[in-house]
Amino acid sequence: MKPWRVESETDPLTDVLVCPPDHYRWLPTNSIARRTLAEDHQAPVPAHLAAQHCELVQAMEQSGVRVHVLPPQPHLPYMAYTRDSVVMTHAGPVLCQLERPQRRGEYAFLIDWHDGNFWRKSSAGTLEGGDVHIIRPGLALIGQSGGRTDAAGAAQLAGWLRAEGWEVREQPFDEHFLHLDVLFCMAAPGLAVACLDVLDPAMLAWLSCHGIRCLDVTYAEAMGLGSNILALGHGRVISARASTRLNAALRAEGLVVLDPELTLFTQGGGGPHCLTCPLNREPDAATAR
Ligand SMILES: NC(=O)NCCC[C@H](N)C(=O)O
Repeated sequence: MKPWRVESETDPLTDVLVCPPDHYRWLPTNSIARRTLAEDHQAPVPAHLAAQHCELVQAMEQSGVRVHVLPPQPHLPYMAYTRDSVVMTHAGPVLCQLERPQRRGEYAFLIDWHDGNFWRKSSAGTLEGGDVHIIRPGLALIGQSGGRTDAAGAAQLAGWLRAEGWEVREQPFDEHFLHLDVLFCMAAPGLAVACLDVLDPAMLAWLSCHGIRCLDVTYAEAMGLGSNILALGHGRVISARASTRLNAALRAEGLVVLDPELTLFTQGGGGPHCLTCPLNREPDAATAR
């Protein structure tokens, strides 16, 4: 089998890993889920969770993406957010070191799924995939809030990438926002969505220096996981249905937006970006990066 590789988050997605939400439930592990629990929403019903997850899977399959399935485990309700346990890089998968006790056990099932084949394994501090952006070949951004990914975990991954000749920015941000992909995601080559009000102006200037333009999302939209989109490549993106204003803005940029209903997952703190771990993206010679 071809080794898994991702060297740009906007290259056409060919293979992705998801985990069905059979055992999903809201746990008070982040500010978004805590707010949901405090608002006394009715606990998500398994059939509704499955239906929403199926919309996401179908959006990817109808875009020609092969969807691989990680078997869900009863004691790991948040394993559905496959983004966080493994980060895919240009040199292969990196096994993360999850911070929350409720999620730490996920590593065991990812080791099995990848048959132990990792480029690197995080062993300093903590590292979660939702904080890592492989922006394009040679350029990466790693968030470190001290909450999920800490300075040691970010520095270790940054060091491995720099040793390969990559430029890497380690970006501090407030742990209230959970992961950097709650505030920022790539949509297409040179185009991102970002919560401009909250993000460090120095990070925004760095993005601009690298030719990356940002579509703004508000604080309220970001906390509803509005920025948490998945680029499919070839001008297509998956963004949650509730993000109507952003989805119109993405369409105005000429992108095709597939918009599954994902409210039960966004209320737990994760959207299309968090629910997917890209395994392979095929560089497209015709696409500018
Ligand atoms: N990349 C992400 O932002 N993942 C979302 C993880 C949400 C999950 N409820 C957690 O607290 O870990």
